[in-house]
Amino acid sequence: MKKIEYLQTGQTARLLDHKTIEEYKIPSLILMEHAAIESIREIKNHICMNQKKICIACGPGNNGGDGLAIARNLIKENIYPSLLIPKIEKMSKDEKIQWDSLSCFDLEIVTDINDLKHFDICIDCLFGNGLSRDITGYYQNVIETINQSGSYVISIDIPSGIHATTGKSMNCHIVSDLTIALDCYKEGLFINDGLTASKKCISVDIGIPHDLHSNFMINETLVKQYLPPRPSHSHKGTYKKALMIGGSQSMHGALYYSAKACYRSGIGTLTCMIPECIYPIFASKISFAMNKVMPCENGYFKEGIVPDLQPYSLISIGNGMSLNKSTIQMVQHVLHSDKTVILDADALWACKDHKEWLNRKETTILLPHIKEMTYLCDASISQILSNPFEIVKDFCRNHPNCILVLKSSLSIIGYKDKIYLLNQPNSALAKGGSGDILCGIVTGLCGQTNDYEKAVVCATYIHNQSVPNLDAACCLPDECIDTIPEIFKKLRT
Ligand SMILES: NC(=O)C1=CN([C@@H]2O[C@H](COP(=O)(O)OP(=O)(O)OC[C@H]3O[C@@H](n4cnc5c(N)ncnc54)[C@H](OP(=O)(O)O)[C@@H]3O)[C@@H](O)[C@H]2O)[C@@H](O)CC1
Ligand SMILES: Nc1ncnc2c1ncn2[C@@H]1O[C@H](COP(=O)(O)OP(=O)(O)O)[C@@H](O)[C@H]1O
Ligand SMILES: [K+]
Repeated sequence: MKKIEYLQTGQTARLLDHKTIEEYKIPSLILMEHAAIESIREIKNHICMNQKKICIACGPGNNGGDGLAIARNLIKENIYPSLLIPKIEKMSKDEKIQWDSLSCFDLEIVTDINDLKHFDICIDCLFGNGLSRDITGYYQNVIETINQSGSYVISIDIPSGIHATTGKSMNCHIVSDLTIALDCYKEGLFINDGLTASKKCISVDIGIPHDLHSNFMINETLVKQYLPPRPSHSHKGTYKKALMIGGSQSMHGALYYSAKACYRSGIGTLTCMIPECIYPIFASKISFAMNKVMPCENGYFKEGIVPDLQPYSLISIGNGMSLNKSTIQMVQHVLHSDKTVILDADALWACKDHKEWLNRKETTILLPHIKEMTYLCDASISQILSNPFEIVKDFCRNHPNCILVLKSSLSIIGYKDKIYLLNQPNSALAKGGSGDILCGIVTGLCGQTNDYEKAVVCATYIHNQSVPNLDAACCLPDECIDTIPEIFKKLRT
């Protein structure tokens, strides 16, 4: 089973390294040794090293030190890599120690950069988290030669040249087949140039105490820990009464998907508040939910409606509502209540000029895609795409009772000062209706726990996994919803 995996910026990863060394008194050479041993274990899981010509390209810092520690540990297995090394006087303190520990072994040193073209495997230990400026000259030449070599390239910690926090290429960068992130994934691996710099990323444990981490990658292991239990001795009241507000003449499907996914995900009772004009079609498709039919005008909720929210403990609003004045009024009414609120789709647009409505005591869960995120912050789509982690953190700092899910092929969840990342791109979900399903699963899970942070994490994962075994182009939203039970079952075993 996969382990719990962590996420940090370059800066916070550095802080954790320092804390481990200074406060926990774990020497950096021990961390480096773990890094080397665990990296070798993972390399072996991906490629056979026997009989292969291997080069370890080392830079002038501790990333280079990792490379030399890998070399020493490979020798134990009768594998003798060649080394590209910096000038000895340029080596960091720990790298120099690693270099000295190789002094009794006769490894080939690569002196002509052109020779880098002749290896089967290249282990990239040029730069890690300490990359501080654009790479030019000698190291640019090294990077370009490795990229053109056709070798299987493994980057230790991060592809050299990618900035660990911003993901931006510092003039040039290694393109690798596999990246082995040490201790935690760095945010830069998932944004800007970092997103395409490596075909595959994994992380290894190097001995940093786990309790120093509070930002997580969302994977099955984490979700198994977070999934709320469903005790046998329970009744529908145990799992809350939800109200879903949405629908309009031209978009009745959105609320249907949301309601069906909600019921599939364990809500106690569900009421759907819909405009009268869609009642016949809505009621013919859904029999498990109660309907609260409201007056409509021009295919939308009539303006000025003030529904009674008192009976419900959870309210989701927005799916298929359309962009109009009655949506804004309804969202205002809901956000002024003392209920837990889930805002999706058109309800996010309704907050565009009223962000103060989000300063509530109760929890508000927001599910924007990138365009909808522009309604919630002062950034353009391209600014959000190039800096999504900071945008989410900033929003959550300013809205401490909000849980934000920034949805895309990668989804980022923020709550207070915590971040989660779901990195499981799946184009089966790149279709209208997918977001409505997420809203339903979030509402269903919030019915089963008061720990909404955990509920949202579980829902985001379950949604991502709920795709039928069909070509990604061909999945219908209904078919996705019908796989939700299998995912729950897998998570409970
Ligand atoms: N003890 C720990 O914390 C552990 C750390 N670990 C490992 O260490 C890595 C971080 O190590 P690090 O901090 O030494 O930085 P690293 O990335 O090797 O490079 C810094 C060197 O590069 C130089 N340099 C920078 N930019 C440059 C450029 N554009 N062109 C040319 N030179 C440039 C820079 O020079 P300076 O800026 O000082 O002039 C400095 O000499 C981390 O990613 C992980 O792999 C693990 O072993 C676990 C324990
Ligand atoms: N390529 C993809 N990989 C993973 N998840 C995706 C992908 N494309 C879309 N999704 C997910 O599907 C959902 C789409 O939501 P949204 O754009 O609001 O859809 P809609 O409003 O049409 O229902 C989000 O949860 C998003 O994360
Ligand atoms: K590297």
